[in-house]
Amino acid sequence: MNDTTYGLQELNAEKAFGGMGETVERDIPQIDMSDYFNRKDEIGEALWAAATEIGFFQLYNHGIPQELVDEAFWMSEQFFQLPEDSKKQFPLKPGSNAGWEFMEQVRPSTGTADRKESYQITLPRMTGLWPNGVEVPAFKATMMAFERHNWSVAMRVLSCFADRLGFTTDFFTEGHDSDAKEYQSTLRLIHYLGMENAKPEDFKFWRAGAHTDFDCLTLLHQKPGQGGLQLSPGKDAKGRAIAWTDVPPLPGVITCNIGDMLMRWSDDKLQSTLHRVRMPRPEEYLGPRYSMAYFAQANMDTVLQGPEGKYEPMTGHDYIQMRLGANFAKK
Ligand SMILES: O=C(O)CCC(=O)C(=O)O
Ligand SMILES: [Fe+2]
Repeated sequence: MNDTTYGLQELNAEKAFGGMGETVERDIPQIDMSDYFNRKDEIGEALWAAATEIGFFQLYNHGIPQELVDEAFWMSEQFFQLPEDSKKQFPLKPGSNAGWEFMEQVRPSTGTADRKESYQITLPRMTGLWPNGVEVPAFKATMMAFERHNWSVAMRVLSCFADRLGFTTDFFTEGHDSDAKEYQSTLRLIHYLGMENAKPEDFKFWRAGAHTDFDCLTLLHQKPGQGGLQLSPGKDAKGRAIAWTDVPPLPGVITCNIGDMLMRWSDDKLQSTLHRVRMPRPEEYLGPRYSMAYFAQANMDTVLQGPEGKYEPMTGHDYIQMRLGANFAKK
């Protein structure tokens, strides 16, 4: 299968998932990451089962201090509360995954803009894009520390997958080398707009339309009380999502999912899973929702090639550009 065909199939499939659908309860595996080096086999087994079956799991005892997560959330809120004129100084540059955007991401599944704004940090591309210490004190230092912690957790998870795929233990760490200028993993701070004063028709839209992620692995930090994330692990014969399951925003856990890049890189052994963020119902909390997602994306010059060679080799750069082009197409 050539690369163009692969991309189109994925994108066409994404367009089929716009409707509300049914809801069903499913268990999301919870995995204890403590004592990682001594327990790596056991952890790897649990991760592999979760990643090949449902494609979603929640990590606890993951080693990121709760204080740092709380500080990053607090600073994210301070950033989004800046006046629009301040945030405009840091515009998202097309194709870069760096900078601030307001309702620019249009999901192929819905054809409408997600009701959100985001600020994305891709470290080698941040020149001129950091708010200074007057706008949000200590923002850069906190986000850089938080980014590194997320990278490190992601590499531990990916190393377990490398062991089982027959790669060397550090295979994915080398492919996501965070010191290289080709590094393109992204920390995305997200603010979904509060719905307290919204018009009834605004509730027809999605906070985030149904999608699979483009990356290898997503580490999502949610705030208790700010739910709405749902996943759907399968598709019916017509390509529609089978049923949706709420992913609870538990305190202290990192919610992880496999993205399409790793699905391809693993010759489809690891499962990328469709998910979305729905609007609150009238009786639920209607205030703003904040989340932070770290997307581990292979460096631009890393060649994605599965152990069995199911797909043509493709660089990390080409893969991400193909997917960004379909989501931010208006620029
Ligand atoms: O905010 C969330 O809970 C999920 C965000 C998400 O799926 C994404 O940005 O890819
Ligand atoms: Fe996502």
